[in-house]
Amino acid sequence: MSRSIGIFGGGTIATEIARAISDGTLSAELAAVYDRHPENVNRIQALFDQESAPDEADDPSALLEADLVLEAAGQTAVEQIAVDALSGGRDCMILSVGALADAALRKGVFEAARASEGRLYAPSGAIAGLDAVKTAALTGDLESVALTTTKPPAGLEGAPYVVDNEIDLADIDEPTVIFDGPATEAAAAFPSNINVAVALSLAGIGPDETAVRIVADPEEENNVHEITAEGGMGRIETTVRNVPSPTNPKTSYLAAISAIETLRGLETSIDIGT
Ligand SMILES: NC(=O)C1=CN([C@@H]2O[C@H](COP(=O)(O)OP(=O)(O)OC[C@H]3O[C@@H](n4cnc5c(N)ncnc54)[C@H](O)[C@@H]3O)[C@@H](O)[C@H]2O)C=CC1
Ligand SMILES: O=C([O-])CC(=O)C(=O)O
Repeated sequence: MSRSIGIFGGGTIATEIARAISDGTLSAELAAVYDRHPENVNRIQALFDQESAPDEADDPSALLEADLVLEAAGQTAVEQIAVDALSGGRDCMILSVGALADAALRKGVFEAARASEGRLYAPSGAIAGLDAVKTAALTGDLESVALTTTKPPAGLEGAPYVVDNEIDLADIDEPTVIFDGPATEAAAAFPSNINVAVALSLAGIGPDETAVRIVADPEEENNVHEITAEGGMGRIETTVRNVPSPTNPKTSYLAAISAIETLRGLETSIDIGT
């Protein structure tokens, strides 16, 4: 029997995952979707015929009946659902990985995963190189990990850091570093932009030790993530020039298909890559 999935969030990433289920790319049953805007759930339901359409969950707790609870909503949704899902023996996949920059929440979620049969999944999302960074970290001599993310200014609008510091993105006429600090601070300052930094940090040397720079570039059309990591194994450099999703320019299309590929990996009998 195929795995049942309950999704918290009915936006850009959830829609791509639902489409992959409805067209057979992903062998799974989409059991339920929860979103504070019912029209987003209805849009996802319309991708299916009546028999296989997911239920609209009235409450996040209704998702806990599925085999795997997938968060694709925002950092507060991770707080709302991850520990309950894992404690109940469900698998849990989170996209808003930035939530785990909070040490207390991270401890709670990791302990819930370790104490239960449920497994926690955080896909690579919009970056490349987590496999190599994770492998290098195993030797204990990974010395530095840094991420530079360059986005068009429109993709950074509304971030708490931009609002609090009254950064006028429309005024930026050349590539400008608007944030430089550890992944821990980046996750709170740009909760919808830099989840990748926390995923990178958890694979590598930790959120306080991972350096993040965010660049606003009016000439850039893509969401560009450049990773450098150095240690005893040598130097890792990766760059991904991501196409932004048409329905949410903050989110790269690769992030959605990374989640789909991670889900496909749970079913596969041939596993290529670390
Ligand atoms: N790990 C990664 O590489 C990446 C992670 N992300 C993160 O994944 C998450 C989902 O991204 P998208 O699908 O592009 O976002 P989106 O904005 O297109 O969709 C989010 C949906 O969740 C709903 N929602 C948000 N908070 C909610 C709450 N507390 N209760 C009920 N409904 C809620 C919204 O109404 C919306 O329909 C975001 O947190 C985003 O920052 C995005 C890109 C890359
Ligand atoms: O999709 C991206 O390019 C990265 C992103 O928004 C995030 O990590 O939150």
